[in-house]
Amino acid sequence: MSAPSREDVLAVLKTIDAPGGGDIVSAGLVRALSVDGGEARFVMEIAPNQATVMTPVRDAAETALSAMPGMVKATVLLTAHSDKAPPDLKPARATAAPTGPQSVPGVARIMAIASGKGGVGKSTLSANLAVALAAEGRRVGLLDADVYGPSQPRMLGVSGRPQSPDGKTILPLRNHGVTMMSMGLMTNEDQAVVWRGPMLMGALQQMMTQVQWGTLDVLIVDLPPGTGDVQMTLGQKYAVDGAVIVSTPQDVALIDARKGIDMFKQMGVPVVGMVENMSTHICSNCGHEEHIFGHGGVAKEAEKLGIPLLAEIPLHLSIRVAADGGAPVVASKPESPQAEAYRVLARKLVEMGHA
Ligand SMILES: Nc1ncnc2c1ncn2[C@@H]1O[C@H](COP(=O)(O)OP(=O)(O)OP(=O)(O)O)[C@@H](O)[C@H]1O
Repeated sequence: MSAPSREDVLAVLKTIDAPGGGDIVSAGLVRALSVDGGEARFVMEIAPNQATVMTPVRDAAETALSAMPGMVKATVLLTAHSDKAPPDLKPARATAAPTGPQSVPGVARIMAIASGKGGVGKSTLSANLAVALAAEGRRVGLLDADVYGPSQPRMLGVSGRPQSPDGKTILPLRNHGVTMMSMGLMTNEDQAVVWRGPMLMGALQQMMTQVQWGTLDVLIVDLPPGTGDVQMTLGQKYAVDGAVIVSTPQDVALIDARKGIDMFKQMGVPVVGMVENMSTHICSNCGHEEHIFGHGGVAKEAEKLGIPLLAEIPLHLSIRVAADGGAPVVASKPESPQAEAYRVLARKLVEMGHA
């Protein structure tokens, strides 16, 4: 069964009534719609006092999308906050306005994992890299800063709400040797949450400074795709030691990757290197290799830009299955060639002094 297209999804959303009249699409309530491989998600921006009236609309949209043939997962985020949103901590007030990018106490290095385009495998890479670095004996933190598609809890197999025993700091979660916190864990799937620009910035700052990261050799930040508020806040407010750009070999992903590289350069964040993901498809039955998205595109681009190509990660079923199952391939099949591809990257970053 083929996955629904963007047009199919929009057609279904047009059958959902908006409280003010018309349907939710024509009322302009559907924002940041992403439809990819049987997964659809979008954000509905509403005023905070509309949460009660909008929650059933959100539920109706999710139910209608979930009922579509070929739909695996439909997620709709509301942009109005709930009084019960846990744990609602006040951002710590600095006594003096910080000048220039800050470091995070106890954290030796901050490394951003970025991509120009969504769905290129950035979160899968972040999870596997984190586990691989832990296997190298590094103390690793992983911050999932992708609010519109938080995936690290699923990939690292953690669930439950992070606790805040003192109401000031947040206890992170831990699995596969990695200390992890996700902005997605601050929201409740059935509660509405505001994700406006300023709030995104506040949430990122909370994650950086109020989570008890402990002593870390490196904090990996899995960024949302593109060049938005979260990227800008991270680069401007925090001393980011380096950014790794993930791309697939296709032209379109590469064009977007270039934009990301330019953004980091403008913010003075060194781009440590590029990773080509889904480089070669290796058939899980016969081992036959095929270049589904072309091959060598990222290597060529990296050379042109004078940036190292750090790794070429194959497209392999076991990587996806492991990520979906809550134990990244580096943890579940550490001896496989797929895991080795990530481990080589981890060793390289340690050697380069970035992790
Ligand atoms: N090398 C790979 N081989 C096979 N499947 C992969 C590989 N890398 C990623 N995937 C799969 O591709 C899908 C998208 O990956 P992922 O969620 O990591 O991308 P992303 O760039 O973080 O996306 P987004 O920015 O939209 O969150 C997932 O289902 C993941 O399991």
